Amino acid sequence: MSSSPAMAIAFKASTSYFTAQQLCGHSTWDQCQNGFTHLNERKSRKGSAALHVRAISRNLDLDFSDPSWKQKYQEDWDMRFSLPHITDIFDLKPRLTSFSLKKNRTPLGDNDGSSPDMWNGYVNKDDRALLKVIKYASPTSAGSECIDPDCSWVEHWVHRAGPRKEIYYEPEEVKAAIVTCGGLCPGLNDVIRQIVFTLEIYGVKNIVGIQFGYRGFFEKGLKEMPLSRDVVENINLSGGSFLGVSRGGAKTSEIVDSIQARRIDMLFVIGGNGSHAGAKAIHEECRKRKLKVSVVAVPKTIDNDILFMDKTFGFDTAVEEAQRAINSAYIEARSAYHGVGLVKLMGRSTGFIAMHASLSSGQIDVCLIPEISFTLDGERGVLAHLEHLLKTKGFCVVCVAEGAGQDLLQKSNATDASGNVILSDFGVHMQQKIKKHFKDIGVLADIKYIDPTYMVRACRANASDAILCTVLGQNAVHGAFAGFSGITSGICNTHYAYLPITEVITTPKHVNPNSRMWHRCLTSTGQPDFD
Ligand SMILES: Nc1ncnc2c1ncn2[C@@H]1O[C@H](COP(=O)(O)OP(=O)(O)O)[C@@H](O)[C@H]1O
Ligand SMILES: O=P(O)(O)OC[C@H]1O[C@](O)(COP(=O)(O)O)[C@@H](O)[C@@H]1O
Ligand SMILES: [Mg+2]
Repeated sequence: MSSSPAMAIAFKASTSYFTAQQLCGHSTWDQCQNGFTHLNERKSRKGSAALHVRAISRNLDLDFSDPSWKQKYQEDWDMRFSLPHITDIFDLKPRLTSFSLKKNRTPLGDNDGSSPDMWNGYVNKDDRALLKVIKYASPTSAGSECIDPDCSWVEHWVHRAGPRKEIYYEPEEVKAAIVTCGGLCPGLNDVIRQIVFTLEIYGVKNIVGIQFGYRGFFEKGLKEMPLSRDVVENINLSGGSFLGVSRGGAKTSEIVDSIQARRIDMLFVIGGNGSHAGAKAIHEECRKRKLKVSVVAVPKTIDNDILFMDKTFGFDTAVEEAQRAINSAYIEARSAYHGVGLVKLMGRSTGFIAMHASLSSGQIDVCLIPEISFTLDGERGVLAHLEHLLKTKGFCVVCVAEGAGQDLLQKSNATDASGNVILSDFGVHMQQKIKKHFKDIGVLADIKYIDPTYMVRACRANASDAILCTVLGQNAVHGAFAGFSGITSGICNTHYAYLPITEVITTPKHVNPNSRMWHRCLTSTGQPDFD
């Protein structure tokens, strides 16, 4: 562990830290009228000058007739989105950063004798990005998210990501570890690569990869991999994870034992909702054990189901790959007599991939996602609509998300190693239902079913994902050096931000049936309501 004189660690005696637990995902008036969890102001306690109680959790009852409700809400928001920092538990003085893009430049200016120029390269700790920019006039406006019945304007600020002038670690003494968890996702290697590059620019010499997800922390025989620019230089040229991934193995205390034994100061967790929950647990256990460790996550998932993020890396690439499957289904269906193309796409609990692939391909007649219920049979069911499409245009193409229509199938209680429910196969069910339906009504139909499964994610990141990975990976390192822990690095409302993991994992993000994007999808497919 780093422990130079400048970085000498002194515990703040009996400092309490309470994390905010958001009771509902979106904190809107209609979705969350039952109250919010509130963190109140920093308080000083008598007799302990250095001590500050960072946050105390209690329910915030919003009374909209109280003229100060908005102020209370905003204070609550600011507290919830404040970033856990190592100075919450350690008395530490920062030092000037070692991150500079020009030789001989320091945060104070150039010291190489050349004419001093201003380099506005650092993010001020008080910089913020606005999470929401639309002022909805009414709760009935498309996609509205309102706090109160009048849909008042309330500002949701989050911390801007990027390099700070001051850092809380001595780069030469830092041991940094990177782990990739959960399912594969295009761009994992790009993130690993950028984390390594950026750490080296700070001056970190000891960088290791943990193999096969959290498992690598405790599974005997899985050695840590030394990483450097030379090692990771070209890993972005292929898909997958250079370090390997895995599900399961959420043994927080063993993981932290291992972090302690390996003397890791910074842990970068690249993963989805589950991995973030793991990262939060690790961060909290490190605090409990008074370890000076920064745990910083980078949101990864092709499903795009992480709260507050515009998108997660890998999503764009998965949509692009999914389009290929849709295009093949279209070609097959278009060329067959009464062709029905059917494509099943990944998306365990969300329909973002299906919705976006349907929108981008422009070839889909019916898109079915988990967030929108539908019936297959009956006059207003999907099958009757397919019948109509064969009659009117001669062929049709259907896109279903993996998690769609689960209420129409027999449930299983089986879960995968991470505890995710194993879904019943709606794609195959749909294929059988279509076949049977057209057979029953005596209409010829030629069904072509395509399930690209892992093909949408077992590939290299496209250009836009590669850029996103680059920025997120760099920002993760800046966040760790800035002393934050228990945070994630994302893109929110087109800006790069740091968010506390606690807030991000309250619930997975879902397609809002009242959003303009879903409405656009319906406009594009021309499908009716199936209820
Ligand atoms: N609630 C949780 N607390 C701690 N660790 C978790 C939790 N949920 C999942 N994990 C761990 O995070 C890792 C990845 O989770 P998983 O759900 O498979 O993928 P993802 O991170 O992509 O959602 C697994 O090793 C799993 O054991
Ligand atoms: O078969 P695997 O590897 O468990 O992955 C399947 C799952 O992975 C996903 O693509 C992404 O899930 P994660 O974000 O949890 O990794 C899901 O849509 C899909 O259900
Ligand atoms: Mg998951």
